[in-house]
Amino acid sequence: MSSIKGPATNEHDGSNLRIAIVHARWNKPVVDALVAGALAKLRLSGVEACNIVIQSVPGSFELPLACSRIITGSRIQSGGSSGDLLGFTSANPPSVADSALPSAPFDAVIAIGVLIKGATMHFEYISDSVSHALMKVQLDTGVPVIFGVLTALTEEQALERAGMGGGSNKGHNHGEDWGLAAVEMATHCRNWSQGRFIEET
Ligand SMILES: Nc1c(NC[C@H](O)[C@H](O)[C@H](O)CO)[nH]c(=O)[nH]c1=O
Ligand SMILES: CC(=O)[C@@H](O)COP(=O)(O)O
Repeated sequence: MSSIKGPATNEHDGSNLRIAIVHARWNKPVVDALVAGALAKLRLSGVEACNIVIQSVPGSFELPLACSRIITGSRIQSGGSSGDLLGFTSANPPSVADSALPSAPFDAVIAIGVLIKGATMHFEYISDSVSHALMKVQLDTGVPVIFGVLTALTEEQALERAGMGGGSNKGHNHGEDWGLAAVEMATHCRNWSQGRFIEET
């Protein structure tokens, strides 16, 4: 009997969305595969390359702060209501090259990291704190933060969840699911914020 496990993703149009991918660099070969999977699905969903921003941090523990600051920064740089948060105003915009200024706030952020259990409790503490913190960032900001942190007990578990498994079981690249989830949740939140509740087929 085939497994019932897995996301039942819906098609959504990402052509007018701005998405950020924030990834850790620990266990980078697996992270790189997950980022590639998310990117592929974002582009297949119609998100334009110029509307995808990728930023990296040392490890998964840094993801929550990075996501929070990137969401806030995109709001300030696009002239959002919080423009005065860092002293920037329309008359006094941040002195950053135009190419680095997002034209609109991010509609969703995908936080990607790979935690692999070691010999100490470090894994448990990071996994627990990061998952709770990423949830808090999305609830505090109202911007969907897709949980793309693998919490693997072995390297093989991590590899399989990036579609890099050995032998006959290559596994499935979870980054693809996260890309689709980002487009769906960004679309939902935009519609819901405008009081639009579109019937799903
Ligand atoms: N062991 C892993 C880490 N550890 C590093 C922490 O995330 C953090 O960067 C450090 O403690 C400094 O604050 N990070 C991962 O992403 N994956 C691991 O397996
Ligand atoms: C997730 C971790 O921090 C872990 O890989 C570190 O390994 P160890 O617990 O052996 O220090």
